[in-house]
Amino acid sequence: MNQHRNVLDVVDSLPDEQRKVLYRELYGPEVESIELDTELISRLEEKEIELKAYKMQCKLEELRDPRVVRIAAIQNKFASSPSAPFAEQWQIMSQRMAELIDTAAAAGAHIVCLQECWTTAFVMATREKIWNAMAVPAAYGPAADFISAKAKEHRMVILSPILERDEAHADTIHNATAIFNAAGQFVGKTRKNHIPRVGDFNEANYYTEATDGHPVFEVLCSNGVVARIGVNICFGRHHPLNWLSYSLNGAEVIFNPSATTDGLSEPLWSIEARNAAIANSVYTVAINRVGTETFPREFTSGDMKPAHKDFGHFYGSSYVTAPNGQRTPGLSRAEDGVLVTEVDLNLQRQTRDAWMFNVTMRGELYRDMLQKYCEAEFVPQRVVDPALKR
Ligand code: BAL
Repeated sequence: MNQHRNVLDVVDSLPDEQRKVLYRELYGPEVESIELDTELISRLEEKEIELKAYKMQCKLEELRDPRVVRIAAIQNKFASSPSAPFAEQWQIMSQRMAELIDTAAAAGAHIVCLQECWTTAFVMATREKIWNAMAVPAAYGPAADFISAKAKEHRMVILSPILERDEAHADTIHNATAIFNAAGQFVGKTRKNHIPRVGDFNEANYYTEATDGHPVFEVLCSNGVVARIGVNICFGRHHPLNWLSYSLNGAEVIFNPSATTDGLSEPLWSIEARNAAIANSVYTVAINRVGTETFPREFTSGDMKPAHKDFGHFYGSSYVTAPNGQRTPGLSRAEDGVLVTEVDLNLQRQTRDAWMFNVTMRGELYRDMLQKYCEAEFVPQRVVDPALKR
C-alpha cells in the first residue's frame, strides 16, 4: 500500500453510504468542489503539482453583502538539496515557488500563504550556524523582491514565511512571515511567538520568541474585499492562547505556516487548527511542508537517538477549517500542492451569533487565573480527598 495514502484516500474508497458517515465525522458538512479548467489540471500533472479547490458554505444575509475571497495554501518539498551551493538552492527553490504561486493565481486565489521558512530546507534541525547565511531581510532583498513581483503580477496578497535577517538589529535572526499586498507593497511582518525545544526542532539555537504580540493585518483583495488576517507560525498552533489572541485582535483568517514531521506531530495535526477555528470562530489554514530533507553532516539532538542526517518525513496534509468546524479534505502527504478555498468572511459573525463563544469566554476569569499563575507565590487551587489527608 502506498505509505503516503491519507485518510481521504481511504474514505473515498468506501461505498457511498459508509463514505458519507465517515466524511461527516471527520470533516463536518461536505465542502463543494470547485470545477477547475481541465487544461490547467493536465498542465499541472506535468509539473507534478496537486491542485484542490473547494467552496465552503455560508448563508446569505439581508443587510450585509457577501465578503467572498479565495484563500490558498501552498505546500512543497524543498526543491533543491541542502548539499548544493546556497545560491543554487535559492535559484531552484524560487523557480519552483513561482510555479506554485502561478498555480494559486490560475485558480483565482486572492490571498496565498506559503509554508514556514519556504526559502530554505528546514535547517534548524542541524544546529549548524552555516545556514544563517540563507536568512533574508523581510522588506527588501532577494526573497522580498521575488514575492513582491509575484504579488503585483497576480494582484494577490502573499504571506511569505522566511528565516529573517534583521539587519537593523545587529543582524539578528528571526522566524518571521512577511506580508505583501496585491500591489506588491510590503505591508508588514509578524514573528513566531512559540519556539519548540522538542525532538530535532532545535530552533532555539537560531532565534528567540517574538516580542511583537499578535498583529492582525487588514488587507485589500483584488476583488475589493477587505480581509483581516493573522499568522500563527508553526509551534504556536499547540498554544490555544496564541490563536485566541489573533482572534481577539480581529483576525477572520489565521494562517498557520508550519514544518513538522510524521514522527512527532501527525496525530495532532488534524485536531489543533480545526479546534482553533471552532473555539475562536475564525477560518484557520494549516500548512505543512512535504518531503524528507537529508543534510550533508550527521547531527544529534540530545534525545538519545543515534546521529542522523534527516529528521523524518514532512507530511504535508494542509487543510482549511471554517469557523463552524467544516473543513476541507487535506492535500497529500507527499506531493507539492496548492489548496484553494472559497470562503465568505461573513461566516465568522454568523457563527459567533449562533454559538456566542465570544460572550461565554469569561476573559476576566482567565485574566485572574493567568495573573495568579504568573506570580512567584502561585499556589494551585486544590481540594484534597479526606482519605488522602495525612
Ligand atoms: N516546528 C516544530 C514541530 C511542531 O510544531 O510540530
